[in-house]
Amino acid sequence: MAALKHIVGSVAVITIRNPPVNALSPQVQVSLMEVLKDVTLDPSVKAIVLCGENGKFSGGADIRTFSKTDPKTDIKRMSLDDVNSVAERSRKPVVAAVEGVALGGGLELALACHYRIAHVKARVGLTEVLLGLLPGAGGTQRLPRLIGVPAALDMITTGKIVPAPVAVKLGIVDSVTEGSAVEEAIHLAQKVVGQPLESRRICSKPIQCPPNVDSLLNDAKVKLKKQFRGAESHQVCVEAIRAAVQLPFAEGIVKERELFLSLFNSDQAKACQYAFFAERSVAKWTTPSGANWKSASPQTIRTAAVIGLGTMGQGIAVSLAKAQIQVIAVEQDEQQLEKGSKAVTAILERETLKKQQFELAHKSDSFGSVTFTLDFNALKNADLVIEAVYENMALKKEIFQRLSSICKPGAFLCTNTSGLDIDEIASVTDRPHLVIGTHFFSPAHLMKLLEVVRGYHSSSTIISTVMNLSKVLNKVGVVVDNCPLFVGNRLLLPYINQAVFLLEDGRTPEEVDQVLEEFGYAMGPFRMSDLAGLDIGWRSRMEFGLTGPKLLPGAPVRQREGKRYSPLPDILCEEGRFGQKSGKGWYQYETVGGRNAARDPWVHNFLHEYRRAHAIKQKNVSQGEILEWCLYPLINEGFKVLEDGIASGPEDIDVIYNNGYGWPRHKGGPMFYASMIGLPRVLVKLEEFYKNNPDIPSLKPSNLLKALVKQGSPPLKEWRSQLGYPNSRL
Ligand SMILES: CCCCCCCCCCCCC/C=C/C(=O)SCCNC(=O)CCNC(=O)[C@H](O)C(C)(C)COP(=O)(O)OP(=O)(O)OC[C@H]1O[C@@H](n2cnc3c(N)ncnc32)[C@H](O)[C@@H]1OP(=O)(O)O
Repeated sequence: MAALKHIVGSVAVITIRNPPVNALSPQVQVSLMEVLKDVTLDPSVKAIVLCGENGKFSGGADIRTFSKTDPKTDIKRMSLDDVNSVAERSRKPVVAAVEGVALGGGLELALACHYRIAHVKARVGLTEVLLGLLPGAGGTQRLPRLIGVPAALDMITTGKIVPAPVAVKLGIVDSVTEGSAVEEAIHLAQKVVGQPLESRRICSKPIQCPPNVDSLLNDAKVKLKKQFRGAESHQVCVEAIRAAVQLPFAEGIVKERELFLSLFNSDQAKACQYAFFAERSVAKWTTPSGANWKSASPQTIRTAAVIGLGTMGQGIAVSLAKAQIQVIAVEQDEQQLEKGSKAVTAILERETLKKQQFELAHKSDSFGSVTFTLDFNALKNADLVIEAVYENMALKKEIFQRLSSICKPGAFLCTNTSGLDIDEIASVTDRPHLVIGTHFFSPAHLMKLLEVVRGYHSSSTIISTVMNLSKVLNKVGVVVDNCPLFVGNRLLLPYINQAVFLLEDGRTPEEVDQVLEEFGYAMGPFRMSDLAGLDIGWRSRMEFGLTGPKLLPGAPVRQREGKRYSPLPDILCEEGRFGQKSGKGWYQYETVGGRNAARDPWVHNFLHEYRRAHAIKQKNVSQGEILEWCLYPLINEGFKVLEDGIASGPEDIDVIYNNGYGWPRHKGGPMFYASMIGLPRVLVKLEEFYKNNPDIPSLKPSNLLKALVKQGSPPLKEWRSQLGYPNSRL
């Protein structure tokens, strides 16, 4: 870990070396400072170029060192801000050669240089907000001075990463090159030797403020509050930019430091940084047979097929095409094919427009083509097939049997299911080792999560191919084992049930949703159910004989097999209330397919009548209790999933929840949240709930939770080793 120097003529080239992403650890910062001071004093050096080793400028400050840093004691230590000051004040021109990435502190360092040259494929951004922080090395003071307040506000508060051509248009970098950015930077450095530098120092630039800057900042706070419910860093970023607007540079830097320290070491920052590393850790999957991400050989997918062009199939086809994969989309009849192809084409057009706007019409790789057909034989050349028909085991098996005979040997067969048995589907094929579950989330072209459900026979090649594909599709893949509902939906079930029980006991959908949305969920359970479609769960309950024609005669209305059951969602479906798609569900919508949920007097009246008919007494439940009542059974199920070896660690569950279920990232994920509030608290409340509701089995504390509490509640990162997961099948 160091900053290395070599001399080219009169130019000193300083290279940041800290693989894999040249993170600016405290050692690198110290080394950078020493080398910078050294070359500024060296009379033979006339200009300086800053770059990163292996074609990466820098991935920013070293996040791994944050948890070991105590701001109280380390406050006097030299920091990146000091390095930036030295670079900016240098009387010799300093040119940043940005290759690969310049993110967070990496871009802040580049902003302190007098010139910035970027490779055309480089990407830059101030991503700190996503780690629960703010750009604390002058970024909030320099970027608004460089590119104006509105553009800087957008970048800093969202953590957006932009490609180099956009960075040039915004004015973040001076020029892009298709050749070597380092060579170009050396060339520029030689050219500008002796030229005045004052106008190149961003700290000296006056800030250009739009006339309505106060309302711009206030409106941004309101918008961000809605977009990132309960997250502090986005709000604090706005305050740092306000400081840039109101204060001279030096005072702004002091304010920025104060605000940075208010976030540093906060629970939210810890949660966001945990979420960052959890996402990286799930990529490193292993199986009980010893196969793992390192030893497996993923295959490249050039042509993929999608069977079924319903909502899921459409999104999957778009997702593949966006990743430049050639897509063959198959439907069973003309009408469905036409409907599906129109929808896919429309989404692709919208996505093309978005891409062009984002890349500011810079020439970019086009999407893969999508061919629409009724002919199953067209699948014979596909490298990988994703079946996305509706959840019906018989239909899926029929399709997989056909695929066996049509697809080329070695073609991978995936089923998009949210909970059906992968092994049963694989059993009808000639290649169970090449069958896997790919549980996409709707809308599949936008949602980040891909649950990769490993069947008993799934080979390491198919696991690694699909995990690799998830990265190509810009998604986060998580390998889980095969069990009913897999991981995500298995945890969701008790959460939704608990929310519905609250309605029986006297609460309204609005009250329950409000509590969960204040907690940070993008949508509470009822708004989310309306969006997903109430009929999906209803059909599956009918399939399992919990309601509908298969329900045994004489079954009590509010019990199934001695357990508490609420028929409320079934009754809504019987009334044709499927959620947004029918214009009414737990809420009413402005139109069929409308998005704006409004209180529905029909629902309130219906709930009132239902409670009266069943003589249910209203219970007084505080907001805090609503939260614990809904979340703790979800967390408890997470522990049961770990106990059963269905997920390989708490990080896997958290990544699934952060990326697929709207869990607020600044709360880290359900398992991380449990570790933060304290496992004893979760256990005590579950015990109390279960004692009062013995007919709700999901409230019965899991053995793993009890064992961890007995062991003194070790930190989350020790859960795996402490318990050894004797049952783990992963
Ligand atoms: C005064 C006293 C107060 C205390 C002061 C404390 C220090 C304060 C310093 C001042 C700081 C000023 C503010 C600056 C803050 C920051 O810069 S925060 C960091 C901002 N950077 C980012 O958000 C980038 C994060 N990384 C990425 O987005 C991606 O990793 C990538 C760089 C785009 C590369 O992607 P990819 O090629 O897909 O590889 P990955 O698998 O994601 O990563 C490879 C490995 O690298 C690890 N890693 C990545 N970035 C960092 C990092 N910044 N720090 C440490 N480690 C990083 C990543 O975890 C991978 O490793 P493994 O997990 O081991 O696989």
